[in-house]
Amino acid sequence: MRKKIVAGNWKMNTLPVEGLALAKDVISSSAGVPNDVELVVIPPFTHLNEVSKLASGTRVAVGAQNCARWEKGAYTGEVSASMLKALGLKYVIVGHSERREYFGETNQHLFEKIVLAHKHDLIPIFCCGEKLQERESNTHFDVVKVQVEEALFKLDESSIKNVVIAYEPVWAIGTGKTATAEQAQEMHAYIRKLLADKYGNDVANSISILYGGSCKPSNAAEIFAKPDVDGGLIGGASLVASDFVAIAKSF
Ligand SMILES: O=C(CO)COP(=O)(O)O
Repeated sequence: MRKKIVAGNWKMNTLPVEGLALAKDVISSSAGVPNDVELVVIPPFTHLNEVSKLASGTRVAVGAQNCARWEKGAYTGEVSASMLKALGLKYVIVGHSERREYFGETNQHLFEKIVLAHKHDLIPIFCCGEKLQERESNTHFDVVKVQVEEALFKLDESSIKNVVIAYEPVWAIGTGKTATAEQAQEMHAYIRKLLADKYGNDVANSISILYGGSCKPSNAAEIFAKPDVDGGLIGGASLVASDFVAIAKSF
């Protein structure tokens, strides 16, 4: 059965010392989280070495927010998948809508990143989701279909099984406007159907699909109760350890 995951994307927040304190808080308060829920913290690059050492041997896994689409070389400012793996990380976010929007990342770029993440034994958390205008014009299913097909469907069966998908409607990110549990379920079921049509039911049922967008302790339980929602990718609420852990306890 697929894994339940609650991952905290800290984005460009916290100084290293603050991030270390936050990670410590998450680790020390994680005891009541059900054993079958994996907790993941995803700090900025500058914190990863220290946070990874701190989390080593605990139940909290660590991920990065991005990786380069090149293996290595003259790409000033980039961080490679192999460097992340060398720090002991397990996950890397690929294709967050903020990366698509501000850094021009395309689905082809994201495919290249996923291939490199896999090559270096990292699990990509692939983000997809429509903008407000796309939902209002009722094209949200088409938009997500293209994102999933272009970035993921060149992967073979053994590779796709090693991808986590996060559905993050852009209109719900940082806005306080959460998708309803029904809207999340509807899109998650749609994504799983796309996967089933391409790779078969067994593969589709083995892939975790997380919801992201204004997820908080007050709404997590209702969203996580839906059959195709396997957890959350949490932004703002992951910056407060008690809120993040409370979300993970909502399962
Ligand atoms: O973008 C997100 C996680 O990657 C969601 O952010 P918020 O939880 O702050 O809406």
